[in-house]
Amino acid sequence: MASDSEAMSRPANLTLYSYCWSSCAHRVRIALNLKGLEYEYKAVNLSKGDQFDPEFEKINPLKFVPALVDGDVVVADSLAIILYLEDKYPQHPLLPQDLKKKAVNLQVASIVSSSIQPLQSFFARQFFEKRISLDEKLTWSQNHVNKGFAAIEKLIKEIAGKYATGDEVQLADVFLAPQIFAGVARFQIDMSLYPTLARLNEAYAELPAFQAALPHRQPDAPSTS
Ligand SMILES: N[C@@H](CCC(=O)N[C@@H](CS)C(=O)NCC(=O)O)C(=O)O
Repeated sequence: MASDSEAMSRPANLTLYSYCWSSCAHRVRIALNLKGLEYEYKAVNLSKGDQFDPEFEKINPLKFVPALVDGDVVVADSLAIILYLEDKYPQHPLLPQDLKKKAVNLQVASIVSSSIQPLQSFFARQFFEKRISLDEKLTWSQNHVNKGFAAIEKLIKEIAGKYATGDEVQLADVFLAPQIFAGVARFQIDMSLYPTLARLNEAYAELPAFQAALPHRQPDAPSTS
């Protein structure tokens, strides 16, 4: 049987189940790019209901993207996937040694994935579809995104450097970039209310790992022609 270090030195055999517009999959795409890991992209079209396909359900019983297959390891949920990648592929570490900074990184990731995204998710918006008006739906999403962004702005404004918790791109950045993208593109969030986050967003736009993870750069993005 191969030891963990032998397994780590082999080229990765990764498949990512993703949807171009999914902010949760977007986080994993950034992490994979930062770690320089190539992967096969398998599109799960959420608007067509591909997540309910029994074959996909075998990969993720919760019927959500993202899910990652790495050889015989199958992991779903963006935070679990990224922490798995962090252990297995330590290049470009996403969690700092400094415990205070590490805690802030985990807190930001958790705020985005537990206290913002689920409340403005595809699933929540579909549930509201015929129950409340379009304006009410937008206000609901905006309230939750604004609440989360206001908290994160306060949490990081004193410790931010070029990126959220210093001058290295870390876990907080991997979670923030897709949420800010969705906040602006889908929910018309006024980023001038959050000067630190707005500045970080400009810094992310310069990074190839972040650029390549953008929704319109994915194989399942609608063609613009
Ligand atoms: N906590 C999960 C949430 C996953 C999630 O909500 N995925 C959404 C796309 S961002 C999804 O697949 N929705 C499908 C549906 O609502 O039917 C994660 O971070 O991966």
